[in-house]
Amino acid sequence: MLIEFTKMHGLGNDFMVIDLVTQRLELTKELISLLGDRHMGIGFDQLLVVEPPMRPDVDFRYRIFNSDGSEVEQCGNGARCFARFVQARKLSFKQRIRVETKSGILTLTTDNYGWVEVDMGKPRFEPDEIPFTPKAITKIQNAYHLDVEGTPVQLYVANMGNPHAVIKVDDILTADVETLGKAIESHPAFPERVNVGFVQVMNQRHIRLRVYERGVGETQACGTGACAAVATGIREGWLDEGEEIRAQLYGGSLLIRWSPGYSVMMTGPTAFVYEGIFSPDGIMAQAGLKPPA
Ligand SMILES: N[C@@H](CCC[C@H](N)C(=O)O)C(=O)O
Repeated sequence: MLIEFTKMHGLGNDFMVIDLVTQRLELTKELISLLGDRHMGIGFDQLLVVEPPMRPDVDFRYRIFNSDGSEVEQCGNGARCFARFVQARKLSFKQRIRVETKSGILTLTTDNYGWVEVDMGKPRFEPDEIPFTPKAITKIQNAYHLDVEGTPVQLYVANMGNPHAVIKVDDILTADVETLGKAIESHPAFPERVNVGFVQVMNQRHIRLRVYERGVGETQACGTGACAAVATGIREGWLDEGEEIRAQLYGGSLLIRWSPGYSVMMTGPTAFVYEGIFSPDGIMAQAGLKPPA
């Protein structure tokens, strides 16, 4: 049995996308982490799976797996690619697509130039909504002080469907993303682990951001991470509410808008890389260079 897949990316956050509306495949954690292996498999940050909806008021079910095989609630860059993929594969002819995820419904709106706007829903900031359960909560306004392997770290928390910690830094180029990101990602205060964003505020409408993603490591870009950083920045008064904020990541920029009480709106590009087939028994993948038009 051969399974067709498409390789895509959103600002370098790369995805393997599989249509399980017209194909059948049993997904196991082992298979996903093998497919996600950049040396032994196909390689991706996330696997995105398109499934038929489980409720009548949406178009698809959108499932997301990190490259370590863990299933997660949300992926912003993936949501944009998902919309382009279902159109390219002619699974939908709509410009506005509603999808159900583990953490709720997303509305995806495509334009004719490969950009997609996603209504990411409302951010949540309460510790039990993250979830964030530090042994002792030391909090000054909205900032928490966490002991990370003996080092005190000041961070903010936000849930964008998935959990995020946000750390404000002077310069993202010198931020210790690898060591600190890894230690916070699996810190006991985050029982479901966490994505860790390092944000540098350039001005009231521009941030630079690096994200150490849960279940992956540092990626070129993280859509939910950018939304969490912008929502935190607006809540803290670093950024302008209701205005277009440019979130600049290694892979490029996203445009994000938020006013407290409303959904976070994220707009950004998508790209097809190639299409391929693989055999789930032995991963013997074959890739063609012709992505859909
Ligand atoms: N790259 C994503 C986020 C993917 C999920 C994340 N690693 C998690 O475990 O929550 C994005 O663009 O939002």
